[in-house]
Amino acid sequence: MNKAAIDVAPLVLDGVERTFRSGDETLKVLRGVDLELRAGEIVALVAPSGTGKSTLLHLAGLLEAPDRGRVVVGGEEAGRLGDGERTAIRRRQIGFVYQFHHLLPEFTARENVMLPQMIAGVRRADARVRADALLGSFGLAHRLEHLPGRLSGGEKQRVAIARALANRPGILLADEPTGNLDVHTSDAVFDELLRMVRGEGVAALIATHNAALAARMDRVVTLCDGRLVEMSPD
Ligand SMILES: Nc1ncnc2c1ncn2[C@@H]1O[C@H](COP(=O)(O)OP(=O)(O)OP(=O)(O)O)[C@@H](O)[C@H]1O
Repeated sequence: MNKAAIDVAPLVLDGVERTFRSGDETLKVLRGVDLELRAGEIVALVAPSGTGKSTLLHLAGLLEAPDRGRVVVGGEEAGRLGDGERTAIRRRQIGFVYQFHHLLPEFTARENVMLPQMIAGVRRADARVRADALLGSFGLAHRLEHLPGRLSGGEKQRVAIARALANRPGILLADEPTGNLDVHTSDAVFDELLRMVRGEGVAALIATHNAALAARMDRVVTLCDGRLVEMSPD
């Protein structure tokens, strides 16, 4: 992959391999994944269950290290960094959204969005302004003080997306972000996710089983025999 691309793209995976071993069995899940996620682009990852989508997102999010190959975030090659630097990059540059919201139940919606900012060193007052603005953009201005237990499924997932965007990451990684919602709510939350991601200029890699949702993203990739393959629009 050419050096200029690696320097400017928010996320580059270059020849990434990942094998799992349990007992005598080895399972080579990723066999040389190449991906360049360009600034502001939204890429759908659509592949059958068990082909390695979550594994790929974990590697891209610096939660795990590949056995081989390079993961480059914002021009920094993760494998060359110490644990502290890697954690700092993850906090500053990467937002995560999962199928389940994983909000902290004892904190309000606003506090859930403030927390990652404060961990990253943002002043409390500034974190609050950002949280209120983001939650307001998701139509949740009247839910700021609610605990997650008092929010609907769609509202909880909106808060989780707001939290992922709170630190203005360069990259959003999402694993079936609306997979736990009914069809109608899923469509509405997905609309808002795309609107917000485009508005904030974040590059996003979004795993989904939903072909209709995938078709609304800038491009679609799939995993085939452990490699990433571009799917042509039809
Ligand atoms: N920590 C692990 N140890 C052993 N095997 C693992 C581990 N993590 C994942 N696997 C295996 O690797 C393969 C890919 O798993 P992964 O969760 O990445 O798939 P996926 O495409 O995200 O699936 P789904 O769509 O069902 O969530 C699966 O066969 C899984 O059992």
